[in-house]
Amino acid sequence: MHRVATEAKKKIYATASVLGQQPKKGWLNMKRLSELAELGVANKELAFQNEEKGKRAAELAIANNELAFQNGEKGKRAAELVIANKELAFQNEEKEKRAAELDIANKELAFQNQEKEKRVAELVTANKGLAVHNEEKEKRAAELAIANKELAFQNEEKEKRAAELVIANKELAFQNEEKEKRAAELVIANKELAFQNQEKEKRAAELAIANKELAFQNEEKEKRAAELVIANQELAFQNGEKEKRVAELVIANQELAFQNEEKGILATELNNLAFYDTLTGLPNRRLLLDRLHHAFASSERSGQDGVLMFIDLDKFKDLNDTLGHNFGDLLLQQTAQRLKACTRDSDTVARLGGDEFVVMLADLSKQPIEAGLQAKAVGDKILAMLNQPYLLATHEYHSTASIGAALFKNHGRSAEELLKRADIAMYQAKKAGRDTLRFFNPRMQEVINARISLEGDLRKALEGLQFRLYYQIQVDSSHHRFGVEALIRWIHPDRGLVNPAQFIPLAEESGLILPIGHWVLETACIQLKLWQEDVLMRDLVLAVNISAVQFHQVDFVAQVQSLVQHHAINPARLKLEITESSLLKNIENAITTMTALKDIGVGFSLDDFGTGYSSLQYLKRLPISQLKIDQSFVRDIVTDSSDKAIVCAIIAMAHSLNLDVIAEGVETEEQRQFLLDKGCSHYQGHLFSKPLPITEFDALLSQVERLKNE
Ligand SMILES: Nc1nc2c(ncn2[C@@H]2O[C@@H]3COP(=O)(O)O[C@H]4[C@@H](O)[C@H](n5cnc6c(=O)[nH]c(N)nc65)O[C@@H]4COP(=O)(O)O[C@H]3[C@H]2O)c(=O)[nH]1
Repeated sequence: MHRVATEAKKKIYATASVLGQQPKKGWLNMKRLSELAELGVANKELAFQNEEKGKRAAELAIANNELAFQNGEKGKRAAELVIANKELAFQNEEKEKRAAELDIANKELAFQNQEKEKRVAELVTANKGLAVHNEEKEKRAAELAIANKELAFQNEEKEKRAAELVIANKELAFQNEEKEKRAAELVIANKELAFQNQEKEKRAAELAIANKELAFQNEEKEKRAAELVIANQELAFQNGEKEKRVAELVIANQELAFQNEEKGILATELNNLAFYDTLTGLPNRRLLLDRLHHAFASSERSGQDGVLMFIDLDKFKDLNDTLGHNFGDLLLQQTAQRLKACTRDSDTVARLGGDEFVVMLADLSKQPIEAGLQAKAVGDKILAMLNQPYLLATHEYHSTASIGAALFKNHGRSAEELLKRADIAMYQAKKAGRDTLRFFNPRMQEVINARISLEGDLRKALEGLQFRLYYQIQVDSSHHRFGVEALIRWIHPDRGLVNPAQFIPLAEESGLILPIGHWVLETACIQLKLWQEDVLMRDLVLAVNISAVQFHQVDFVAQVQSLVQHHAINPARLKLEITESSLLKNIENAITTMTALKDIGVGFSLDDFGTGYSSLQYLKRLPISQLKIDQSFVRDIVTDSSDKAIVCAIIAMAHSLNLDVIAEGVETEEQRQFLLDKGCSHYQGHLFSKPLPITEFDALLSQVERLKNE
């Protein structure tokens, strides 16, 4: 019991200490004590248990937290898995759908394959049939190909032959023409010879009669001399008186001989009186008419024109009336001398009488306008010469003249008629104010006036910077531009744009083509230099037209060489266009010039090809690289069979000589196609572009380049 009490006491104290209190009175009530002790112990145990529980609870809380965290993670993962599952489920669904679709597609394919196989089988059967058929066709095609080749070969041969025939025909035609010309010339020459022979025969007959007469007279004289000698001898023998008589007779004979000589001189004088003017010594009207007949015959033979100029001194009557006839005669004599000084020995200066003179010039040009200009040049010279002051004895005198001119051709071949025409024209010159020349043909007068005025303007054009170069593109069969032709234009201040056809011939006749041609070459070189520095343009070849007179200058090669060097251009980009006719003027000289220029790299094109003789003989000797088909053949190429034949012949000729061939004046697609079909693949013409001033030309090329690059 005690121990229990103690134990209880201990518990109380322990409890009190646990409670932090002093054991209170009464606590020691034993029962109470033991209960308390038990309670204390129980409390302690509880407390201990509670502590344990607290620890455990804390541990559990930590474990819970961990679990909660792990649960959270699991939850997240579960959520992710749910999403992944959903995705998988969706993908599976899609795959199934796709599988179903594939299944359907497969079925369809299988069906189609089945169909195809059926079709293949059918085709195989059909092919077998076709193969047999094709084999037949191939055999036939091979046979046809051989036949075609043969036909093509035959056609080619035929074309070659046709081309050769065209050339041969041309040559034959030329030869025939020449023969006909020669025959005509021979006929005329024969006629003249016959006429001359007839004249000679007449003259011979006359001479024979005259000789016979002289012989007869001589015979008579000789007879008479013989008789005289006998008589003399007889007389001498008879007496000295007779010797005197002989002497007298000798003198008489001498006198007869002298009289005969006098007669000869008289005959010459009579002849002079018949054909020459006594005052001036010039041929008179009779001799002039005779010479005119001869000149007509010769003009008909050669085709060259001639002119008759009727010259009348202005106010000659006034001189005669005021100073008298002697002064008039002096003026006429000096006029005659001046006219002779203005003309050549082969020309005729005649005096018809009074103050009327005539100058006849033969061997003028075959071209009427050119002949007119030549006549005008001599006429002007005469007017200027007769306009100089005269010294008549001690008087200085001033005179002028009026001239009327009539050209030989188309006047009807009558000398009197031609004289009349020249006379009429002379009155027109008087009416026009004297000291001038007028042509009988008013049209000729107009043409010559216009030419003279144009020539005057042309002289000023170079200084006035009135010339321009226009440029025309040249293309190949794929429309690719490879070259350009430079073409001159004259921008006249009043006439506007003048085309070269209107002024180049005049420039050639007047010699102005030399400075103009040099300007063209130099401008072309400057342009080439500019293009050389431009990537788009540097491959262009520039063709320049060269006139015959320009080409045949002795220093032409040096001129071109100096321009090429001075402007530092690539000579291979410069091409000179020369016409056949200008080369034929002096073929040997042409070959030398062209070879020298080719050696420095300059190229050549033969312009207007087909319009000349187109002879293979000279063609193969020329160092040219290109033939240019003249536009006159291209114009009607689609419809005109002879143009077609000529063009084909030119193309064949170019190919056989290994030359490029270009057609100019191509205006339609049909013309281009025809040329292409015949083997000509280079063209120039309005179908592609007209000749343009440089700014427009550059713009055109840039536009083409832009379009190409788009
Ligand atoms: N109807 C037609 N004509 C076309 C066509 N395509 C080009 N043309 C023209 O044909 C002529 C070709 O020049 P060409 O035969 O050398 O003939 C040239 C040439 O001989 C000469 N010429 C031109 N420029 C010069 C030059 O600078 N110097 C020399 N010496 N002669 C020149 O004058 C001639 C005429 O020149 P252009 O009047 O410019 O006439 C040029 C040109 O404008 C087309 O499709 N249809």
